[in-house]
Parts: sequence; structure tokens; C-alpha cells
Amino acid sequence: MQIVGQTTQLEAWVASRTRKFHINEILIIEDPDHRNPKAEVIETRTFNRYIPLASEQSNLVDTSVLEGLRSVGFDIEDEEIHLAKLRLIEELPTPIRVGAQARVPSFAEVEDLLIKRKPHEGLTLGVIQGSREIAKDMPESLQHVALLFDKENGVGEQGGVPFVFDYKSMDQYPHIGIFGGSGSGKSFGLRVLLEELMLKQVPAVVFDPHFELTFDQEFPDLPEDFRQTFKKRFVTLDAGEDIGVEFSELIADDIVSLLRASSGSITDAMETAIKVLHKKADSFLTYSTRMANLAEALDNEKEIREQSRDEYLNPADRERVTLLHDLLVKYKDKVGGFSGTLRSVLRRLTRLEMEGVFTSAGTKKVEEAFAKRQLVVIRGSMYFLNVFAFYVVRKLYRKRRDYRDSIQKGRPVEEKFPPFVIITDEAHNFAPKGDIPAPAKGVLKEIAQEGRKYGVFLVFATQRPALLDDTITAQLSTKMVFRTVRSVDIAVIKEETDITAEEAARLPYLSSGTAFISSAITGRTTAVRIRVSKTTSPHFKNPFEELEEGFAEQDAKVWEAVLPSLPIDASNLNAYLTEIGRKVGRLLSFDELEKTLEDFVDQGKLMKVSTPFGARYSKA
Ligand SMILES: Nc1ncnc2c1ncn2[C@@H]1O[C@H](COP(=O)(O)OP(=O)(O)OP(=O)(O)O)[C@@H](O)[C@H]1O
Repeated sequence: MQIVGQTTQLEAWVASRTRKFHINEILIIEDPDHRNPKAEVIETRTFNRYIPLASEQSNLVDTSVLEGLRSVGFDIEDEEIHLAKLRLIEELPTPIRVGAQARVPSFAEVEDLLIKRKPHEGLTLGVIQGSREIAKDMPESLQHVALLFDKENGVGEQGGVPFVFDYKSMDQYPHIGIFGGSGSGKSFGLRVLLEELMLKQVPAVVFDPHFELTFDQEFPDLPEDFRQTFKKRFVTLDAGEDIGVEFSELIADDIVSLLRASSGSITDAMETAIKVLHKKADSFLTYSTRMANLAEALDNEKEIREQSRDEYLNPADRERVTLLHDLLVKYKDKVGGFSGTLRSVLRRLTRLEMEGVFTSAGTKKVEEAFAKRQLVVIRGSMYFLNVFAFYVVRKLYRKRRDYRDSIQKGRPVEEKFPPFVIITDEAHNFAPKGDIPAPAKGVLKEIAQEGRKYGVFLVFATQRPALLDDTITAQLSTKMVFRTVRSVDIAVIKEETDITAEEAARLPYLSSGTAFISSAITGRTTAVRIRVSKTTSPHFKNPFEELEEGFAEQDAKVWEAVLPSLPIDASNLNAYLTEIGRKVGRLLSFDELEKTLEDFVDQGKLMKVSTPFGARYSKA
């Protein structure tokens, strides 16, 4: 392997007659003047006599490279030549020496570069691409820690150096972004990251709009020593049942945010009314009753004013009239005097109440799980989660902040509150870019900017980085970028990471499960094949296989039920429906029974024979 063609302080070309280059592999260039620097392969090409370098393809390669090849003895018309573009790991003061030999390093030579933490100290997310050869003399402690999976061959060996994410450095370089289009392996990668956080017992809360984040189902066919149970390391909470918003903790602005999140836009008049009528520590009942009473008073203003002057009113009516009259005096001018506004707010509030948003459950269960260092999965529709996220995140963040502040100021602390990670998929819905409102956006932005100080970190996954709030995107110190096709998203990724033009060009073609991990922690971008997850989501099954299996199961049930009734008179199927339906456990329609029997004939299980009394199905 030899350096050919023009070189710069940062890039060089390397050529070989016998050895193919692997994308992302690390080579050592024997250039003593530069203390044998390391470089990474960022582009590979192979030429032979059928695609000779000297022909029309030559424009793929700089003419200086061709000359360089010739000058070190390559026959560019006839020989098979493997070429690779190298990027030096560290910029050199002067260009690399042309003609220098390159070689595959030993593991010890690149250990510092590739392994920042040992697997037991960090999050083992996958295998560094292009590290197969280097891994041959890797110590045992780094082997068998990140097995790989592919659909054709199933679970296989790791075949490379593990990528161990140094999560403890997040206090310097906080927050992680996971970007990738549909089917790119983003959810799979997120699952692996969550498993690793659970293994390290880092308290975390994840919002799960897809109902896919459970960890009790094991990934199929894992070798015995790679298995792990997570059953005690996570809890699943349903938004609106196990966890709710404690109304009395809300301030008026929160109610405005909640209603905005749940019912789209609200008018200025509604916002004013919400704020004017709210008192600190109001319960849902006191607040909504005050609003309903004021609406009633506005509708009957004239009578109420008259009755309030009526000396002969009975005491019960007097009490009610006084109450309504006081509300009128106090609030009428401030809320604009139109009961319709109040009723609109009430309708929206009542809807939330009926959906279970305002339960007294609060965030108690999350706090209990944090104390046990567990992962909390909060499930619910996107709409619901958006409403909850703001309340849950803010409450937990404040608790942690207060705890840290107290310690710092030497104040006594009643209870510990641990550092934690907030994770969400579809992050652009929680913190959308630009003026689009979302209730949790404010607190999430605050955490993006300040969370590091308090040990609160974000992991934001999204298919659409271009739609995520800019401030937050800029604060994500580590970005895992999976296959991305849309040019607007690629543009954001290019701007927000240190990935090179060559890497960006590969983004639309990355295979599912391969990501570029660009991190301020390592100071470079590493191509990583994400390891096989130890658990699987309940939806992991291929939907078409699921379809086949589902129907096969159903057919088997009907078959069992049909057998005792054979032979079946085809002209009188109605007579069998009840009996067969009873055995199957549900009512079958005529059409369904007929179709199933015909299918059994096609499958060779039954035959349909003509008799003098009409057609009959009997066992084949
Ligand atoms: N690390 C991996 N190793 C092997 N196969 C993978 C890996 N990651 C993903 N795959 C394969 O790709 C498929 C799609 O991955 P995944 O469901 O994670 O995509 P996604 O990016 O989350 O898509 P969506 O956003 O549509 O859910 C998986 O079902 C799996 O077969």
C-alpha cells in the first residue's frame, strides 16, 4: 500500500495491487517526518483492465493521482489497482510524503483512538466499521460484547472493535440526537441505547408514542451469554392513568399551554379569561366552577343585578346571587363580558378532565422508579404525550435543579433527586422549529442549554432534523445519523455535525442499522454498525409474516371445528354456521364459511363431490 498523487495536510490517496480497501478502516502511513500519522479511508475504488484507470473513467480520479501511480510503477492501462482516499485523523503541518508506505495498524496502535472507555464503563452501542482486521489482536474483554444482526444470516459475531460511548463525558458534552429516515434503524438504535442506559442503571424517562418500547421480549436466537433480562429495570406507565397532571400545581400560563397543545389555537380573549380567573393552587373543581359561575352571571346579568338589590330574597338565593354578583363586579370588565369565551375554555378543560389528564397520580410513579434507578416508559398518543411532557419534564427538572442548588448552597436537603435522561422519538413534535407552539418546547430548550449543570440530559430522535428547534439541535453534542434521504435534512446534518462531504454523500445509501456517530466527546465522526438489541419490540414481526401466521391460526381453528360436521352439504351451509361458530368461539358469516371450505379444497384437505342431492364437502 503506497501513497500516490498529490497530498495535502489533511488528505491523501493510497493504492495497492493486492489489497482491497475497506471504507472507514484506519491505516498508518509510514512517514517518519510526521511520526507515522493515522488516516481513515473515506472513499474506495477498484480499477482493472475492463474499467481501466487510463480510459474514460479517469475523470473519477485526479490526474495527479494517475501520475503518482505511474511514477511509483503502476501500469494504469492494464493492472488491477485498488485505490482509496484517506483523511488524516489529525491535520499535519505539511503534506504527507508521496510514495510512503501505508499499513494496517495493530490494535495497540489505535486503541487510544478507538476505545475511549471499556465496555463496562460506557454504553456499548455497536461495532466500528472497517475495524475487522485491527480487531484480530484485540483483548478478550472487548470481544463478544456487541454482536451484530442481519436479516439473512441472523445474529452473528461482532467482527470488529466495539464502539463504546463515553456517557460520563456528557457532563461536558451533553445531549444526543438520533436522526434517520423511515426504516433506517433509528428505533433499533434507540432501543440499544435504552438497553445500555438500563444496564448502567441511569434513571431515564422515555415518551413512547408508538407503544413499542417494552423490554420483556427477548430478541430471537441470541447466544446464551449475550442474553440479559431487563424486567426489573423498567416500568411502563400509561399517560392519563398511572401518571397525570396535578391541576393545583399549574399556573395560568400552564393552563394556556395545555389548552393550546390539546385543542390547537385558542383566542386572545380565551387566554385573558384563563389568566384572569386563575388563583394559585386552584383545584380543577374550584377553577372550573368559578368559570362556570361567571358564565352564568354574564348570561343573566340584568336579573342578578336586580336581585342583588332585592331585600326580600330568601337566604339560599341571596347567597347564590351575592356570589354571582361579586363575580360580575370583579371580572366582567376583565374578561370582556362575553360568556361564550368562558364556555369555550370550559369545554376544552372538561374534555381534558374527561380524558384523564388531571389525575392526582401526578408524577409520583416516575419519582419512585427514579429512586430505583429504573427507566420509565410513558405511553400515550402523540397528542396526550405532548400535553404531559411539558408537565412531567418541568416537574422532574425543577426537582433535580432544586436538589442540586440546595447542595451547592449548603442548604439542608430532604430527599435526594438523581440525575436523569429524557428520551423521545418524534422529537420534532415536542420541540418544533420556528414559531410553532408546543407546550414542552420551553422547558426542553432550557434543559438543552442548562441541563448539563444539573445532570439532566436529552436524547432526541427524529426522522426530520430539519423540523426540530434550532437551538436544541445546536446543543446536541453527539449525533447518530442513520440513512437520510431528504436534502433539507441532509443540509441540517451537514451544518450541525462534522461529517465530511464524502460521508454526507453516503447518507442516502447507508444500510439499515449503520450510523455515523459524530461526537464532540471523541472529536470525530465514526461509522458504526449498531449491535443487535437484546430485546425486541412487540411489532418486530414482519407484517406480512404476521398476516400469514394470523390466518393460519384462524384456519386451523376452523378446521378443527369443521371436522366433526363432515360431510357438509354445500347447498345448506347456513345450517352449520351456529355449530361451527360455537366451536370457533365467534360467529362466522355464510361467505366466510364458504370461502374457508373452498380454501380447504384448494389445499387438498377437503374434496367437493357432486351427489344426487347436491354438492358436498368431505374429507380428502
Ligand atoms: N442495528 C441493526 N442491525 C440489523 N438490522 C437492523 C438494525 N437496525 C435496523 N435494522 C433492520 O431495519 C429495520 C428497520 O429498523 P427500524 O425499525 O429501527 O427503523 P426506523 O428508522 O426506526 O424506522 P421508523 O422511523 O419508520 O420506525 C429493522 O426491522 C431491522 O430489520
